Amino acid sequence: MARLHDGALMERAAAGLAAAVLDLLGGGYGRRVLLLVGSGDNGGDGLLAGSMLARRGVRVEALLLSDHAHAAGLAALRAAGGLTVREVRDLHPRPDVVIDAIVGIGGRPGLRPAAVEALESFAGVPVVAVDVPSGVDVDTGEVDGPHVTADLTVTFGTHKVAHLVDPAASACGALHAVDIGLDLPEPAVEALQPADVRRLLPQPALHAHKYTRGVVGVRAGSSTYPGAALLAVAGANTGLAGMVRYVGSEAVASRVREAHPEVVGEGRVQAWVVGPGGGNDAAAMLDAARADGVPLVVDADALAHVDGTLPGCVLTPHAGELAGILGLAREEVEARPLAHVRGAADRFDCVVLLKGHRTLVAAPDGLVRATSTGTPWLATAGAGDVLAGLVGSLLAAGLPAFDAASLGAWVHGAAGTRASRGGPLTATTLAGSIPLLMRDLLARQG
Ligand SMILES: NC(=O)C1=CN([C@@H]2O[C@H](COP(=O)(O)OP(=O)(O)OC[C@H]3O[C@@H](n4cnc5c(N)ncnc54)[C@H](OP(=O)(O)O)[C@@H]3O)[C@@H](O)[C@H]2O)[C@@H](O)CC1
Ligand SMILES: [K+]
Repeated sequence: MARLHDGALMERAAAGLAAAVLDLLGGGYGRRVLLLVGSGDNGGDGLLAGSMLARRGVRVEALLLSDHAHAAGLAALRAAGGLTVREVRDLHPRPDVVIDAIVGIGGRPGLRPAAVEALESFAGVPVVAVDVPSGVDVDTGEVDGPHVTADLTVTFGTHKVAHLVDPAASACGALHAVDIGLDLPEPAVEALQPADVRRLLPQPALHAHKYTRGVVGVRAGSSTYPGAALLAVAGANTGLAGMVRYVGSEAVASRVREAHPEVVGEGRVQAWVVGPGGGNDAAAMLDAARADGVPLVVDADALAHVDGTLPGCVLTPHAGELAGILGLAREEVEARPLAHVRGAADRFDCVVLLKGHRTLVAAPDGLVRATSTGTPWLATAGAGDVLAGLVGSLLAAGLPAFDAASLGAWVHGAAGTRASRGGPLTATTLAGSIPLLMRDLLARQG
């Protein structure tokens, strides 16, 4: 920022915002835009973008929600022919889009009554949030009180925590980031991108054999839930590790062999997947796997039996399971997922993967990766078993627990989206699409 004169960053931000609004409107001339303007630089961005839109023939009105407004932005908007008013009743009743420039990264959670009233008056009109939907807690993704729910959020420089972490992330709508040329510090929350995934994905060395690529073991399923064994094995058996072993009752093991003839029985492994469909056997499965001293993926029924610390391992709870482990209500975990996933990673000294609409993966040192892939269609029986198997295969292939869990979550989400194509999918089709997804990804290498 030191290299840029005052206002250069805001100029870039406003230009990116105006371009995104024109794109959304499909043009400028004759369109109507309403700006909701707060007292800080977020309002300044809105006013300046409004002046750029007004010069493209857009009819721009600004509702000033505070006694103060960004002076240069105000002057620019007025010079370009935009109107400023202080009362909702003085506004045109049917704008084509509402721009939320109430507060940005300097705001406190919640909205003041005048902002709530204005938003209610224009309910149903598409909303573009400037930087973040006003009212959410930018640094935690939590919400406390009323907030804007946007159709599009245009952010500047980098994504903020609220863009990646629920519940705030779900209020952002589509996300568009404008590069304004900031030098950024290392983030505390990051989201893997396809190039990161290609870099991290374990690939066989020239002279690899199945043992050097890693062997993953699965202890899952029971007479009540044999399918969980089949699906956890399907997730482990996507070719990312060299071999898969299954250990369980003969009745389940024979069904696993029938479905997956490559899978073998007990022997040495580099990682265990424990718990899916384990029922009453889950505690014994966890003890047996722990005795080997290799990294574990602890899922489903085995999660209730975790005690002490598990360095190098991955826990894969959903919100209800994490609540159970931490002695909280599910709603508490859903309201503050970032805080609780970090807390659990610290408490158990291991990686915790909290499954949800935006899966979060936390390391004991506090670093978090948010998963930006996936589709709501992934909320289907057995999808979690596939994920546990997939993460186990990445652990066995030698990835550190944080990379294995975050890469697994990314691949799982992307494979789900690929298999779904906007429609329903089953866990079996999800598992089948994982190798195809990785082939597409690796084909784009270079
Ligand atoms: N940093 C950068 O590099 C760049 C930053 N840029 C932009 O600047 C934005 C940050 O601007 P900022 O720091 O001026 O704070 P901002 O969010 O506009 O408002 C803070 C003021 O609002 C008030 N207020 C607080 N809570 C409230 C509430 N709930 N409801 C209502 N009002 C509330 C409170 O003032 P009060 O009314 O209490 O006097 C407070 O002082 C950033 O998000 C981005 O858009 C870009 O131009 C590009 C470069
Ligand atoms: K905003």
